[in-house]
Amino acid sequence: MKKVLVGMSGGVDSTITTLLLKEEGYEVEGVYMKLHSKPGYHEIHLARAQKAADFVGVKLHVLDLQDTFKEKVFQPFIDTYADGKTPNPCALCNRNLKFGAMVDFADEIGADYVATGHYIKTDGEYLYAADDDTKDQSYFLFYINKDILPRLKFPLGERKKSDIKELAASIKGLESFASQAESSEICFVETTYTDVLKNYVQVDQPGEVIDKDGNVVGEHKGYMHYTIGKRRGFTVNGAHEPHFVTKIIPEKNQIVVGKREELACNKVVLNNLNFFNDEKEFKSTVKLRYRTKAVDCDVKIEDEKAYVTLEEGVFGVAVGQAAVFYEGDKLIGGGWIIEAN
Ligand SMILES: Nc1ncnc2c1ncn2[C@@H]1O[C@H](COP(=O)(O)OP(=O)(O)OP(=O)(O)O)[C@@H](O)[C@H]1O
Repeated sequence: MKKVLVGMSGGVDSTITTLLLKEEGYEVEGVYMKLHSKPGYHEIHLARAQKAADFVGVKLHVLDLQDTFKEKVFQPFIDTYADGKTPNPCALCNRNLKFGAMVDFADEIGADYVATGHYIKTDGEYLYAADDDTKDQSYFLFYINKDILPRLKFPLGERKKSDIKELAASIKGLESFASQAESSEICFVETTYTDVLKNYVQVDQPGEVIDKDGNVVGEHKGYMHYTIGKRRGFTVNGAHEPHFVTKIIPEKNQIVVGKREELACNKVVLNNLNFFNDEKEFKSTVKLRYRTKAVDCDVKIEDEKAYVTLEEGVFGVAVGQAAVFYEGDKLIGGGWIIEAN
């Protein structure tokens, strides 16, 4: 019998994932990973994961990965904002923890497969966007190691979140999983990202708002409060039209603002590439942030960087974010934005 290790977070998705795999006839074990160090969090979520494991009848392992998480995900999150850029902690967590450390643990216990409740599909060679496009998480998995694709299982990729909740609600003993609040977008951010940053760096430090020619036009609350495309929380003297953040200059604690048309980005450069194929020059579509539609582009890969020309201007493109390429619903790879013009 083939063995599957399921990442069990105590949420409805991974609980139903575990149940489905067990029903399919696999030998199933679960693992709860302690990732971030938010006080009180693990007591609640581990108890839920244990309840789910007991209900389905699987063994639950607990892995304490807080140090790895801090080094590979949390510290880069702080450093990226301090650097005036916009981080993507989930993509780093997926590579290093959920599809890194968890796969290592699967090897230790002799599991053939690794499964999670992510909304995404795979054929063992590529990843594909989920059928439920309101829940699709493929954008956040672009950076996982290609070698492990044949060992991944995502039982929810062809299902709808609403069906998963309904299923849980209909099973006596799992009803409470259906009514749990949905987890926030970034698991360790409860309110706003600046509330997290404030414990580590000085976020509130008023500075100058400048226009593209360097003229001081207003005041802001501290550059880390802003991401590219933001249009509130700073002053622009005498402005009649909305102004948007177009650039962040951390070393001078300045933000540059401009009108909407100044925000349009037509070219991006990426590094730290992760592609599932070997093409070096191609046409594709690209998502430059989560929950946006993929736009047509031309891509050229040279010296381990990708040079991307967008066929239409895209607004709100931030250095530090991920650019993820798709052919239809097939994810072909991606990289990290180091320049956006
Ligand atoms: N702390 C954890 N330990 C083990 N696996 C985890 C953990 N956090 C997330 N996972 C796995 O990654 C999947 C996607 O995580 P995400 O944080 O997006 O969860 P979610 O959509 O809230 O899902 P769930 O309802 O299962 O919590 C989960 O379904 C689970 O399989």
